[in-house]
Amino acid sequence: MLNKYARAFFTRVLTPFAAFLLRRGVSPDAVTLIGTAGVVAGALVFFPRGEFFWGTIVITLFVFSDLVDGNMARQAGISSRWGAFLDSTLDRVADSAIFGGFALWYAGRGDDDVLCAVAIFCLASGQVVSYTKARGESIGLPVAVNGLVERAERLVISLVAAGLAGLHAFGVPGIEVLLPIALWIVAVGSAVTLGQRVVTVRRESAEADAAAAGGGGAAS
Ligand SMILES: CCCCCCCC/C=C\CCCCCCCC(=O)OC[C@H](COP(=O)(O)O[C@@H]1[C@H](O)[C@H](OP(=O)(O)O)[C@@H](O)[C@H](O)[C@H]1O)OC(=O)CCCCCCC/C=C\CCCCCCCC
Ligand SMILES: Nc1ccn([C@@H]2O[C@H](COP(=O)(O)O)[C@@H](O)[C@H]2O)c(=O)n1
Ligand SMILES: [Mg+2]
Ligand SMILES: [Mg+2]
Repeated sequence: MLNKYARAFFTRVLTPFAAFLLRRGVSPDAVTLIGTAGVVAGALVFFPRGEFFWGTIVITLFVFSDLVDGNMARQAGISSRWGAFLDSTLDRVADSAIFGGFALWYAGRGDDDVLCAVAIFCLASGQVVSYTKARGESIGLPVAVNGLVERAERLVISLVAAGLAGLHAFGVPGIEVLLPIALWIVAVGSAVTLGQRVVTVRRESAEADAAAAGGGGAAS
């Protein structure tokens, strides 16, 4: 949903910045790499220590690089298969660090086995949700569904909650409960999204196999 409705807005807002970076000789790949490094550092330095406010601030500063790199590549007319691969692969790295950071907190001083397991579930299910699309597309299917909770939703729900939960350290009472709520929402939403994508791939592959059989050839 965010990908559909918010992307156009952020493209408009970030285009001048992307053009500025291009003029300074910065490459889209450099933005992809530096953005991912910043997200990973923010997540793994701050979250395991329970410093959710500062972790979220650092991650937010870097995570928008994922919208800038593609914008730069398109403006410069240098979108490439390599860039698409690098972008998607490093998305998986960044997501692992964010949900891994939450899991490390709950495994340590956060001291909550259930929430540690929920965070690990968010990490794993997010990766599998993305994999369903990548694998479906690699076998020639359109995978014409995004589902309830895509990557942008996973990030916005968990980071907004983490940022607000971090205000607990500044004396705001009761607000830390937002992070567990967000993790449960992302976990359930990711499971639903996984189901939506698997059902779609199942239907599309049956249709493609039937079309291939009708045309006298078998699909591999
Ligand atoms: C006192 C307050 C404290 C709190 C302060 C901080 C609050 C700020 C909190 C959060 C900000 C979060 C921002 C998150 C931005 C996410 C941007 C992003 O990375 O989007 C990426 C996404 C997808 O891009 P791609 O096409 O490159 O990626 C594909 C995708 O990953 C596929 O995954 P799948 O969906 O299948 O699982 C992969 O399959 C594929 O491989 C991969 O290529 O881009 C978009 O979706 C575009 C839309 C982005 C919309 C961002 C909206 C941000 C909105 C609000 C944030 C501000 C909220 C402020 C709240 C303040 C609270 C007090
Ligand atoms: N280093 C990069 C990063 C991205 N691309 C191209 O942009 C597409 C992704 O666009 P986003 O707005 O989602 O970032 C990607 O599929 C590539 O075509 C690139 O070329 N180099
Ligand atoms: Mg990107
Ligand atoms: Mg990306």
